[in-house]
Amino acid sequence: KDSQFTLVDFQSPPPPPIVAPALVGEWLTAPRSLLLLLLPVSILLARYSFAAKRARKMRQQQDDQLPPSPPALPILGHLHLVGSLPHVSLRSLARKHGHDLMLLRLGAMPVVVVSSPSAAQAVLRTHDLVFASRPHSLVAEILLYGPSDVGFVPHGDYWRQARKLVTTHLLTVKKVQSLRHAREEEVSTVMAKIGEAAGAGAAVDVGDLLGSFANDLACRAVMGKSSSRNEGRRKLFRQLVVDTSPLLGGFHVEDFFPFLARFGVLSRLVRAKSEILRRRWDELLDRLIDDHESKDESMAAASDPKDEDDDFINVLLSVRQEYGLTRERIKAILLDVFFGGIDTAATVLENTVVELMKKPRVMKKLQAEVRSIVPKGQEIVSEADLNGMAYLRAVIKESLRLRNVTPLLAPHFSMASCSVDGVVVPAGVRVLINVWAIARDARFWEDAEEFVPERFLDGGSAADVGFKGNDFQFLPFSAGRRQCPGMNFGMAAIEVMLANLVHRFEWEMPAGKDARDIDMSEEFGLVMHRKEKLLLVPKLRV
Ligand code: HEM
Repeated sequence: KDSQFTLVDFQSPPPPPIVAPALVGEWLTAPRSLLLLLLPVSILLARYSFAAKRARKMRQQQDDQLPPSPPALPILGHLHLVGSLPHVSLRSLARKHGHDLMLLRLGAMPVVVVSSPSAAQAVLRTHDLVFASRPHSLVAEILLYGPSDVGFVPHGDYWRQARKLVTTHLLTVKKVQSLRHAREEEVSTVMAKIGEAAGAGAAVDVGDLLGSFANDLACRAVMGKSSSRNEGRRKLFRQLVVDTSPLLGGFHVEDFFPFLARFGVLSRLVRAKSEILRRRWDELLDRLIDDHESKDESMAAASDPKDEDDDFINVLLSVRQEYGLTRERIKAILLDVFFGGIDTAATVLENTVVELMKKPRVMKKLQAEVRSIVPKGQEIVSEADLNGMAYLRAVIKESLRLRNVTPLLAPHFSMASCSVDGVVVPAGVRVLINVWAIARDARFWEDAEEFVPERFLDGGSAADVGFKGNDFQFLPFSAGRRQCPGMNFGMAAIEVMLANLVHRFEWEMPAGKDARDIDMSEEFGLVMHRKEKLLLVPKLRV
């Protein structure tokens, strides 16, 4: 009988039972024939329930291998647990549930959150390739032509080529050095403005000054000195960056609930906004590229990309054949400089000034170092003077640690399922690395929530910790394939500007205000921003 059962299959009717001929008549009597009819149905049911049980078991086994998850709600998943400062809520969740690697469901979107140096190392170093992609973004698709830039484009041949182009032609150490005079000139412009305010006893909007400085520097690098002299044009670029960043850095409801995309209302809105912005960018960038092309075709053709005095547009035009660059690709790569290089550097500087205002001891020590190294009578600190300024570097590192401006990096995306720290991260999920939480974790830092630059000096508890991507407790520029290629560019601007700010001026709070009252509330975006303006009164050093 058993062997009959195993021979039955779902496609064909069950074979007749093997019975003695004398019994056939009895089999055909009513109750027995009913039993005969029920037999294949029960076999089917038995097989179905066996298959379902097996599938359930396999699903359970897969679930057991997934990273742990806090309890979730139907439909929303964990979305209600993520507040307006996602890095802060994600740290609380990770702490509460004790998960350095956790899987969340934000609506329909699976997200893996990494909150320890070892898990960050696994994602950014050990399995770098698996996690080197980016999730799709409708805004980036429209604003960045596909996208065809470096920062938002998913991993693949195009990204490899574009990244190679950027790291070997635009953001090289040599290129950064060649922009030294540009930096010193732009610093002098800012110092002159601050000097005027000091003369008039007026307050300055520090964030605005630093934002203009970073913007003007980016304009100089991209379009050269003569094209960037036009103040109206520089202001237009600045306004465009300010208008575009919230859209590019924001989460959109349809990312979490893809079924809403079917109605298309929200995506039509986002699309319309992005297209308006893209047209504004197009107008500016096309005109600049046209100017560069028409200046001297023959010169552009002969231009050597290794000529470090060339601006980025000239360099890109000179390698367009070699890299198969279309006009759109050139524009997308230039846009990365504006979106990646301005807000980041300006906000790091502003945050550092805030910390210095709140810690007069640190401000005084930094001023003493800078003033002892810069020769008497020299108004502007040059880059050559920076060499001996160990405390300046420690202050900047501490600011990058405590006040990380890109707390979750840019989202990574898993291209295959991958085993990390004994669990399996499935393919096709976003991976957020909470470098802000890691850099403030008392398991890895002494006085983790305090601003103590001395930790990075010789003999300090973090003397050997650097930001270049080898120390996974400190990743302001990330690590691995997607690490920030603008690190040297950004740091050069930050160092020389900060040294100058503290060299020539004393800084005071406006009348009636105390540094302890500086409002530290922040807004989440592509780059974190303080909500309130930082108004300070400069006094010329006596
Ligand atoms: C202090 C200044 C800066 C900070 C803190 C910073 C930080 C970062 C971070 C955290 C990432 C994401 C890495 C990841 O997802 O793993 C990134 C990527 C990037 N940054 Fe920066 N950045 C700075 C300055 C710059 C500058 C000056 C430029 C260009 C001129 C730049 C261009 C880029 C680009 C193109 C990417 C994308 C790389 C890729 O996806 O392959 N950054 N940056």
